[in-house]
Amino acid sequence: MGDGTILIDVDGVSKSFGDLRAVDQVSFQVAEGQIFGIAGPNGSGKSTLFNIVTGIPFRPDSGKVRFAGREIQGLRGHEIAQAGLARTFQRETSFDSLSVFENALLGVTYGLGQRGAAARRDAVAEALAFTGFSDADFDLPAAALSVYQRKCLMLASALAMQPRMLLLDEPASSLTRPEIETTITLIRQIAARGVTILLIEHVLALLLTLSEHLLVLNQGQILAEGTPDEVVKNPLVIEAYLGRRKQAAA
Ligand SMILES: Nc1ncnc2c1ncn2[C@@H]1O[C@H](COP(=O)(O)OP(=O)(O)OP(=O)(O)O)[C@@H](O)[C@H]1O
Repeated sequence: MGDGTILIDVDGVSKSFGDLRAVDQVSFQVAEGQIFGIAGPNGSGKSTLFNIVTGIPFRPDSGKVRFAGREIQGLRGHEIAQAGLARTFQRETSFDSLSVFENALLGVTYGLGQRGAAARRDAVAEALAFTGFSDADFDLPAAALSVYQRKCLMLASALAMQPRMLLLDEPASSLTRPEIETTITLIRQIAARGVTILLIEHVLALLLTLSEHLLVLNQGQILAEGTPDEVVKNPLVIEAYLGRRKQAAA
């Protein structure tokens, strides 16, 4: 945990698709070094919130995002990455015909800007090793990877950008229980390096285990916020999650 300095200040951001307000006036702040979780039922706006914070693939319609004191909501995706904010995606994104190393190198080219070729390659090798790839894996085509390894590759690509803040979109989806345990350990190790983490996850066990602070979205708006203990006891949260499940079971 850092010293409480605010690293990102999301201030009243909104994004609509036609008549649908996918993210509606959402505000929150994340302190440097914190692991901050975002929960919410399907379609509540979690990924859209990530998209507008990172500028990938779109910006907010309104609202401000200040990162390390600088307004970034008008910047393009690569400029935001170069400011120190990297992300992973819900679906595994890799180019099947490229090798593991080449895939991660592409991300670094996007996120490390003018850094020299040798520094980029070093950053990629270090990030791949950190996420569990051996040197022998570097030349494998991404097509040969398992779902878990693809997630590790996406994580390595983001880490190789040497971000100050990492946004993880459902890092545990489609993983087995042992793989989820390894992912939890990895995320803790990343945080221990001083990287601030913003985490979206459906696997509540992971979210509750890792998050120091939790925000719950529902229909694009903040439903609840607090420590994981406080949030899981909140009747509005129980209704939003379990109410739907009860309806589905009926
Ligand atoms: N590019 C888009 N065009 C149109 N509608 C979109 C687009 N992206 C998201 N939406 C809609 O915005 C709402 C919020 O979606 P979003 O993917 O942000 O939710 P989520 O909380 O991440 O959901 P999930 O947990 O299922 O991933 C949904 O109703 C979704 O259908």
